[in-house]
Amino acid sequence: MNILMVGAGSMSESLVRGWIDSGIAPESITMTNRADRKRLSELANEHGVQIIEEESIESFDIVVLAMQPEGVLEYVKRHEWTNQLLVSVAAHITPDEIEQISGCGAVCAMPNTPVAFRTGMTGLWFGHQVAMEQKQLATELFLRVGEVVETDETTMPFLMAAAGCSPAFFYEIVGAMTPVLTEAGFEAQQARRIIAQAMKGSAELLLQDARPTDALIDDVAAPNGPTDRGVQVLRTHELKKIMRAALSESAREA
Ligand SMILES: NC(=O)C1=CN([C@@H]2O[C@H](COP(=O)(O)OP(=O)(O)OC[C@H]3O[C@@H](n4cnc5c(N)ncnc54)[C@H](O)[C@@H]3O)[C@@H](O)[C@H]2O)C=CC1
Ligand SMILES: O=C(O)[C@@H]1CCC=N1
Repeated sequence: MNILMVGAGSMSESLVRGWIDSGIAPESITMTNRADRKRLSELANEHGVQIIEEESIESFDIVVLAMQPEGVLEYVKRHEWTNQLLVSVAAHITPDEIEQISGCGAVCAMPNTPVAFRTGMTGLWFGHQVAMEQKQLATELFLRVGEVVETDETTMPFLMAAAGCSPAFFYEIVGAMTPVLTEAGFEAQQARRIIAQAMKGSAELLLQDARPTDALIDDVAAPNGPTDRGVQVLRTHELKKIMRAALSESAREA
């Protein structure tokens, strides 16, 4: 299976890192990038992947379109497609648009950067021309680097907001919490570790324990205790409203 990654930005590198860690041979992955050849060479040195300047599409089984969304359809138009599986990771592109131009099966995937550590969450939206074995192939590819959920036109934007974009929301929260710890005397890296480990543990609990989040909060918060008082601050500042607005804004096609 030969994979071409078009675009060598952060999403592309995260996928490559995760796929290689999952056992995919680096030699079967080729990367190309429109700008920044130096970055491409660094990726070849770091991961052992192939790099090229001008690609011949017919040598690849899977072509991952990992450039910014505005370049995707133009790239598909510029090339001759035979029987490749096209996988776009771009926001707000539909499989039908790609299939109409290429005549090949297309999958719109929405991964997130944690795929680099095989803890990703990827939404897959299959086009009408995707054959059963291609569905299986795409699903297996993304299962190598985390969990997969099937999406469609309606759910994809919200999957994107909640899984593709949300790592940035979590980093924003960590960024807001860290100074409180450093002001108390922790080193910045130690503060970050404390918060990240608490987040990781809470995520594990959420995955293992199906009770509603209010019940999980009750496990932590004694009435009028420190947690309860902290949660009240979040509620007074209407965190739920803020999170709803952030997710809706990310899901919206600008
Ligand atoms: N960064 C993230 O967490 C996620 C990104 N995505 C999607 O992944 C895509 C890439 O995002 P990033 O990696 O963050 O962007 P990026 O800006 O870091 O990387 C995009 C790369 O594609 C290259 N490029 C653009 N047009 C090209 C072309 N025609 N041929 C070859 N290379 C080309 C650019 O030079 C750049 O290096 C976007 O469409 C985005 O919507 C999806 C999920 C999560
Ligand atoms: O914000 C972006 O452009 C991409 C789409 C999903 C996550 N990052």
